[in-house]
Amino acid sequence: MFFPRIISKAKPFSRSKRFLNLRQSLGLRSYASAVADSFNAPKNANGRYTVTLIPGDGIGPEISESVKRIYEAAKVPIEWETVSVTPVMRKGRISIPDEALNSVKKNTIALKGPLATPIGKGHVSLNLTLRRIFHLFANVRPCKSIVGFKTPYDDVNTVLIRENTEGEYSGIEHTVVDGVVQSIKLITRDASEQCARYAFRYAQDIGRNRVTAIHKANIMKLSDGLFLEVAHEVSKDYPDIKFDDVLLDRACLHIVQDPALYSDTVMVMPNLYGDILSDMCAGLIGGLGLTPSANIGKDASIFEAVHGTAPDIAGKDLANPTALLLSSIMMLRHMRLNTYADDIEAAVLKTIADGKHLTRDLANTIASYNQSIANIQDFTPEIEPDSPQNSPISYQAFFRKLLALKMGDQLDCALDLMRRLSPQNMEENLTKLIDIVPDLQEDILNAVDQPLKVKQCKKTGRDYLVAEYNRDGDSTRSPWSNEYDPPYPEGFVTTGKLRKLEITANEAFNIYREMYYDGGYSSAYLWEEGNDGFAGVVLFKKVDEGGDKRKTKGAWDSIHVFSLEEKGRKAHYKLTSTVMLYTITTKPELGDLNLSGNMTRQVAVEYTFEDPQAHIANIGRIIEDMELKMRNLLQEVYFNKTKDIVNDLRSVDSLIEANKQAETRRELVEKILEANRQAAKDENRKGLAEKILNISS
Ligand SMILES: NC(=O)C1=CN([C@@H]2O[C@H](COP(=O)(O)OP(=O)(O)OC[C@H]3O[C@@H](n4cnc5c(N)ncnc54)[C@H](O)[C@@H]3O)[C@@H](O)[C@H]2O)C=CC1
Ligand SMILES: O=C(O)CCC(=O)C(=O)O
Repeated sequence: MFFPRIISKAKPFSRSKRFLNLRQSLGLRSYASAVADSFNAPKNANGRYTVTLIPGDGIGPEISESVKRIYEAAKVPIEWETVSVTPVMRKGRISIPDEALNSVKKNTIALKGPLATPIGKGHVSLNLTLRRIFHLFANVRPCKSIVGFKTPYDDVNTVLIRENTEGEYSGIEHTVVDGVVQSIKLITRDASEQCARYAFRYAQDIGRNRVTAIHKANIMKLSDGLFLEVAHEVSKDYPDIKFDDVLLDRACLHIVQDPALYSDTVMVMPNLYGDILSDMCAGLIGGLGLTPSANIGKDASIFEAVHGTAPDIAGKDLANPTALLLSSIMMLRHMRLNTYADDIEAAVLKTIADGKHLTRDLANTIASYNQSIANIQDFTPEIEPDSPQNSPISYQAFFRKLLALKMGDQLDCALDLMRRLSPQNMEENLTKLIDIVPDLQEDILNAVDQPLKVKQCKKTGRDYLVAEYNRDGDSTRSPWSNEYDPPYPEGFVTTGKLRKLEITANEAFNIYREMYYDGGYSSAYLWEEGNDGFAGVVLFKKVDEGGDKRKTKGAWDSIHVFSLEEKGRKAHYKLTSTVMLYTITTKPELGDLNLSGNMTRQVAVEYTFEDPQAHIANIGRIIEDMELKMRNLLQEVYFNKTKDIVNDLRSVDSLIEANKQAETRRELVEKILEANRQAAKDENRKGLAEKILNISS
C-alpha cells in the first residue's frame, strides 16, 4: 500500500452529467425496404429528391399531413409532389388520372395513403390498379412487437412478402349463368419467380437464412402448386438459405400460438394469403395503426400502410399515423437516406414505448383501460389544454411529443459513435461530430473523455495535464501555480483550505506516478460541492514514443473522478475511473497493428477518517487498487484475447503433427491405465491366494 496519510480539509463535488447520458436501449429494429430494384432517381434542382405523395381517402389526408410535418422537422431532403387519384374514365373504364401516373413514373417513388374501394359494386380497386400499372411485383410487410407496448404477444417479428399483381386479385370475374359466378385465380411462372427471387434476396439483406412458402397446394394443386414449385426451384440458387413450406391454415395456427416460430424466416405467398395474414399479424402487435408496407417494382416503388381508409374514425383526429410513418421509413431506406430513417424510427418507437402518449387504437388494447386513461390525462394538460378529460390523445399531440424526443436521440447516437471510435483520433472525431450537430456541442463535450494534453506551467516550469476540469474556454489552470494560461481572470480557481489540499494531492500523486509510471505526467484538481465533502479528479498520462528500434508506440491516459461525503467519522467515497489505452506497432516483420480502446469502471467505498487530511490518503488507496485492477483487465482484454484469437485462427505447429502428438499422448495414457488396472488385478489375485493359504494352513 503506497498512500501515506497527508494533510488538509475537504468539501464535496460530483461530475455526473455523463452518467446521466447512458443510452437506454430500446432494442431498435429496422423497417428495411428493398434490396435490389433500388432507387436511383437524381436529386432535383434544389438538391432534394422529389417524391410523389398520394394522400388518399378517409384518414389518408390526416396521416399524410403528420408524415409531412415530421419530415419537415427532421429536415429530410425530400420535396413532395402531391397528386390526387380521384378516379377518371379512360377508354370506358375507371382509372387513375394521368397526372398521378406521370408523377410516379417520373419520380419512381411514392408514398401513398389508403384508397377506398366500393364493396360488391362500383369501380375497380385503384390500389390494385396502381400495383398492376407499375408492376409492383412484391409487397413487403414486416410486423414486429413494439418494445414497451404491451400486447398478449411480445415476440412477434414476422416478415411477409406477398405476390402483388395476380392470384385471387387478378380481377378476372364473370357471371356464368344467373346465380353462378366465376373468379379466376391467375398464377404465372414469371410473377411467382420474380416474387420468390425477391423474397430470397430480401432474406439475405436482412440477415435471415430461411424462406418459407405459404400456400394451399393441397387443394389448389395447379395454381398454388405452380407457385410452390417455382419457389422451390428458385431456392436452389440460394444454397445458403433454407427453404421450407407450410400450409396457410397451419401457418395461421402456428403464428397465433407461438409467433417466434416465424421470426427467423421470410414468408412468401400468393396475393390473397398475404393480405389476410398480414392483418392477422398486425392484430398481434397492437393493430393496423402500426404496420407498414412497401410495394416494390422494377421501375417504381410505392410505400403505404397495410391498413385501409378507416372510415369509422376518419376526420375525428383519432387515426394513428405510425403505420404510414413506418412505411415512409422503409421508403427512406430504399432511397438510402438511412440516417433520417434511423432518427425518425427511434423517435416513434420511443414515443410508443414511453406508453404515456398513445393514440386511441393503442390505448384501448393495453391491459388496463383505466391506466391508459390516467396516462393520457397525465399528458393532456401539457399539450392540449382544451381537450375534454378522458379523450384520447390526438395525433398532433403524439407527434409534438415525438419531436421533443428527437434531440435526446441524437445525443445518444453521438455518444454511441464516439465510444466506438479510436481514442487516438478523438479530437478530430469530436470536431467533425460537432460540425454535424453544433447544438449538441456542450452536451457532447461534457459527456466524452478526451485524451489528456500536456502543458507547461509558465510560472513554475513544471508540466501539468489538461482536461475539461481545469479548462475554461481556451485557458487552462496549472495545479502548480493555480493560474490560468492565457490569463483568464473570471476562471474558477480553488481557494483556501481546499487549495492547500489540492497542492498536497498533486505532490502525493506525483510520487505515486514516479512509482508506477516511470515517467509520464500527473495532475490533481479539486473543487467544492455541497456541505459535507468535496470532489476532484486525478489524471495520469504516459506516452511511449517507441524509439527507432522498437517501433512500438503507446499511450496510457487515466482519469479518476471522485466525490466524497462525510458522515460522522466515516466518509463515503465514489470513484469513476476511465483508462484510455492505445498501442501501435509498425514493424516490417509484423506489419501494422493498432489496438486502441477505453474502459470505465466505478467503485464506492466507505473508510473511517481521523481528520480531513486523511481523505487524500484514502482516495489514493482507492485509485491505486482501481488502476491495478484496470491494468490487469486491459492486459487480459488486449493481449490475452488477441493471443486467443490468433491461436484459434492459426496453429503455431502443423495441425497434422499436433494431432499425431495428441494421439500418441492418448495411447500412452491408455497403456498406463491398462498397466495399472492389470497391476490392481494381480494384487487382488495375490491377496486372494494368500488368504486361501492362510485359511488352509
Ligand atoms: N391499401 C389500401 O389502400 C387499402 C384500402 N382498403 C380500403 O379501405 C376501406 C376500409 O376498409 P376496412 O375494411 O374498414 O379496413 P381498415 O383498415 O380501413 O380499418 C379496419 C379497422 O382498423 C382501424 N384502423 C385502420 N387504420 C387505422 C389507423 N391508422 N389508426 C387507427 N385505427 C385504424 C379502423 O378504424 C377499423 O376499425 C375499404 O374501402 C377498403 O377497400 C383496405 C385495405 C388496404
Ligand atoms: O384495394 C383495396 O381496397 C384493398 C387493397 C388490399 O388488399 C391491400 O392493400 O391490402
